[in-house]
Amino acid sequence: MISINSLTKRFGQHVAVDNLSFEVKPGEVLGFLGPNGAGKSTTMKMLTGFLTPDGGSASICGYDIRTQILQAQQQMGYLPEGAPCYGDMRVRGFLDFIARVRGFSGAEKQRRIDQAVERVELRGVLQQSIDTLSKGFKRRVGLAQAILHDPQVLILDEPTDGLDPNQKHQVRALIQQLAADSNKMVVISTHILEEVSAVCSRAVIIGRGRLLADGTPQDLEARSRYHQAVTVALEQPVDAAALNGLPGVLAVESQLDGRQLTVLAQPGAVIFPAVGELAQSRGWPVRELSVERGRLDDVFRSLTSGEAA
Ligand SMILES: Nc1ncnc2c1ncn2[C@@H]1O[C@H](COP(=O)(O)OP(=O)(O)OP(=O)(O)O)[C@@H](O)[C@H]1O
Repeated sequence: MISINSLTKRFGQHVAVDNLSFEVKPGEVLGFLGPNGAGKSTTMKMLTGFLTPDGGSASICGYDIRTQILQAQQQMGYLPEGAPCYGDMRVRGFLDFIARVRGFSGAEKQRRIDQAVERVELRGVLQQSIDTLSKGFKRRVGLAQAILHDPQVLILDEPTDGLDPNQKHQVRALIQQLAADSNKMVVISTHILEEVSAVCSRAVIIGRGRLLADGTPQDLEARSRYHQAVTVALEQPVDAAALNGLPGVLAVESQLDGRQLTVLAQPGAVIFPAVGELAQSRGWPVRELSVERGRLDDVFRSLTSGEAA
């Protein structure tokens, strides 16, 4: 388990991480969200031992990050922001170096490297120096070194940044597979909310270093004003004023020059049947009626507006 208790980091007068507490359990993929400057990278650097906290505590699989950081690091793979250092090394040499630092040698070392190379598809660039790789390939090298020792915990800072759509898909599948197969814990920071719905079992949103929300993507979507909203796609615009009079309707938004209506529900109200009946009784040319679970981007915006550092 990852346990974070009142973790705090200051840079001079600026509080980058402010009394932050949350947990990650085996098998969970946690999406770590927040606007630019919210404190995501700083938190990840403290968890991985690259920055010392000014207050609070955290433990990784029972190892305290202040007093047992070496043991904690053995349980962790970390993909920092940006590209791997050692840019003048070739990919093969870099992975060999990391494998040796991780304590592997001989056939076991080779097996670990081959496996990581296979999983993130690096075979074609093994002889290339890291500096000459595209952004996406640099990211893959970073991922390969993070998973090389098959750690129990993966801390990934924007893992799909710079990857093409196929690679994004592949890395997301890899993350899900890791968590599901072997009960690992994965923390990913991301700005891509669709990634959270696609791979995360839980999401934590922070702003100015403070916890703003912690729940499943579904919990968070349910906090959106679009939760239980009904979208009516029409062949042509209609006089929709009657929608406003239906019980439980909060508001009606019109898009596509009136050919699409989004009918928002009051909290707790289920309006789909009433909207459907009204459309039928008025003979509206309906192409499609659908109910929304809610929109993460809407929740993110309402929680974090004005929170940018
Ligand atoms: N070494 C440092 N010295 C001074 N201030 C820093 C340092 N590192 C980070 N900060 C500040 O701490 C705050 C949190 O930064 P951090 O990089 O953790 O945010 P983030 O949530 O990862 O942002 P982004 O989404 O842009 O990557 C920011 O205001 C940043 O300017």
